[in-house]
Amino acid sequence: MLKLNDPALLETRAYVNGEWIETGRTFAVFNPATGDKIADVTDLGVDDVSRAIDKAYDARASWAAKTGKERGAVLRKWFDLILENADDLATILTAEMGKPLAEAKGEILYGASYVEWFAEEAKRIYGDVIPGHQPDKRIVVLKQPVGVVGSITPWNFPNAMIARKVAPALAVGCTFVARPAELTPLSALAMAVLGERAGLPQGVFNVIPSIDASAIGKELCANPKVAKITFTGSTRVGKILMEQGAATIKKVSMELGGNAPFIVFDDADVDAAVEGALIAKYRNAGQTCVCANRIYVQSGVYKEFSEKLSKRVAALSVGDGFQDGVAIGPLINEAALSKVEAHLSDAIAKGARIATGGQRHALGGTFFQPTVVTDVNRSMIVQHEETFGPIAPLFEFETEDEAVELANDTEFGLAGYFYSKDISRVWRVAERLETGMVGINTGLISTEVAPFGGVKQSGQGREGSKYGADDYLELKYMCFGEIH
Ligand SMILES: NC(=O)c1ccc[n+]([C@@H]2O[C@H](COP(=O)([O-])OP(=O)(O)OC[C@H]3O[C@@H](n4cnc5c(N)ncnc54)[C@H](O)[C@@H]3O)[C@@H](O)[C@H]2O)c1
Ligand SMILES: O=C[C@H](O)CS(=O)(=O)O
Repeated sequence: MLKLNDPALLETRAYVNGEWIETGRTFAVFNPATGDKIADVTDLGVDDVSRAIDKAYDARASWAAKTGKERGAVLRKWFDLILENADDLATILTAEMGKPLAEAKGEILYGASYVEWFAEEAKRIYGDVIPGHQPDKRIVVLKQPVGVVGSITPWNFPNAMIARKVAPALAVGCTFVARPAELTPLSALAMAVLGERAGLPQGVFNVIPSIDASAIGKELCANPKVAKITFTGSTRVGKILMEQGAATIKKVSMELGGNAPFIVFDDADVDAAVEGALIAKYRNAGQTCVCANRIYVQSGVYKEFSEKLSKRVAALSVGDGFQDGVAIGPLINEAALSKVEAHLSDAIAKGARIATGGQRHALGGTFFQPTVVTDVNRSMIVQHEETFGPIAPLFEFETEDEAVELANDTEFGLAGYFYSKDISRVWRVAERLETGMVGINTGLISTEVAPFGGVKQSGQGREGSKYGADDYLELKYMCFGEIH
């Protein structure tokens, strides 16, 4: 049993229309570090979800009719409660997802930062007054909430990926139906417990745990009462949802797969680049969408960088996320582990060499040694596919043009990173990288104040920042005639 200050935060029922409901059907949630069952969570079916959508639809008008200041005040209270209960939320998150407790706490604070940010933005959803095109015309542009938002999120950030969506949606007056990943529903349900305490009116925020992702996704995409689908997950599933939503012209926000290049130029601060690579590659055991998936190192510093990185990686501690000092937790499941092994064996078969790691960890289960691989080339799978594990493949390059061409040789375009002290090179490379986000001399770029999102097949839309509310708003143009 989890040791919580407030055991009520370990909620296993669904949250619909301000009520905690059970269906008599459940699915189990397991701790990936131990394999132990944490809880049995209520499983909602399509009919249950359709009812949740109805309740969210019914709640739209009254929630949108509140002032931005009123909605912001409720979000601010939610933010305060999340902070007050951050330790418990982090414990729940580590238990169901496996990341080290310190990272889980960081995620809770990161997710909360979006609630705080949009509690403030709620008061600033400004429209426009446009000079009339004729003497008697006056033109006004309103920004209005799109309506009911259906949300589907992944297991790797089970708190922050919902917070990054629900905060702007509620801030502008939308209502929200959240389907968390079946592997990690408890964090979402704990958010609902606190949202209820914060005063979110019934029907405004609904959490619909379910084991049948496909069936629930189809309902969210097909139901005409749902105005928008906001999704974070793989590009594969994002394409399915976009296709399914087309029948009702669903608005979509897509935060999809990544394949981030991490480039180290000869003029880089190599020690700083090693530190940046450690966080960009091994955060969440490499299970983040913005993880460095490919590391390109210019020939002049290749040996120094690979030796220094390998030494640091070999010292990373692997274990249960609840253990002090653990840096690398378990992968989420056996399928994730198999993918890591497949990428690694492909690289080795094509000539790559293991500098450190390369094996399943002695702890067994889904623990894997943090790994550095050298002599990697573009024929290997890691060039084109997202590994989503603690593997750092090092490619050597000669010229800037070669590095940029390699970096852009992917269907993905979420994040990219590079280290250089040459300001002209910084601008050249940053402008040429085909990504939505670029880290320059840093390996950690995610913040609520900046627009998070990708290009190419990494998605559409942006989350966070002054741009983040736009995805949940419609423009209405009003033309006033006969003004004399
Ligand atoms: N761009 C971002 O912000 C971001 C953030 C986190 C993760 N990701 C990406 O997500 C992937 C890892 O997460 P994942 O394995 O959970 O991804 P996934 O796409 O397999 O699953 C994401 C969510 O979609 C659900 N789902 C699966 N199939 C579905 C279907 N047919 N219809 C409706 N829902 C369905 C899953 O149950 C889960 O809740 C990686 O590709 C990663 O890059 C992107
Ligand atoms: O993996 C998905 C998250 O978006 C990563 S981050 O915490 O936002 O960097």
